[in-house]
Amino acid sequence: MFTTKLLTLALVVQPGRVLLGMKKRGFGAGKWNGFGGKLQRGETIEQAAKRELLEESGLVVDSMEKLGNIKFEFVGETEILDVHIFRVDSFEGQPTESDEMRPQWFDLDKIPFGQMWADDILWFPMMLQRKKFLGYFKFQGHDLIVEHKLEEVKEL
Ligand SMILES: NNC(=O)c1cnc2ccc(F)cc2c1N
Repeated sequence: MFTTKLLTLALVVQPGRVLLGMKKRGFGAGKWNGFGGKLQRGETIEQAAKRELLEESGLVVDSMEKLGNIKFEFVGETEILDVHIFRVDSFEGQPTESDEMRPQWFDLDKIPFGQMWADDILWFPMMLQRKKFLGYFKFQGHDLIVEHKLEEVKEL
């Protein structure tokens, strides 16, 4: 019996570069991540994505598009993480370190995939080309993908 947890993930993209955050503590600490988290009561997924980006990076979203949905399973755990992925192309503010995240811009040819979740290298190219995608990844621990599916779709 699996339960599902809705989560958001936002990637901020400017011409030639993407903003990532070094997770300083908790789940995924030590990896460069996008910005996101759980929904609060009564929030839409979009509202949560915008709130989490503001909380974790200091940026206010001007425009954002939903590009992906990936379900993550971890071997031995009964909770599926249902992650809704957004690309943010325009925003207000300056990236600011929070107690959770240290933001940093990366040129697109220098994305630190070796210090990121192992699925990123597979779907980042779709996100950067504004292609819509659906995925499923089964992890053993936090670094080994034992099974996955990833497909481009016309509609999410
Ligand atoms: N930029 N990518 C992420 O932030 C990311 C990617 N994959 C994940 C897989 C499982 C998980 F629990 C979190 C992530 C995640 N934050």
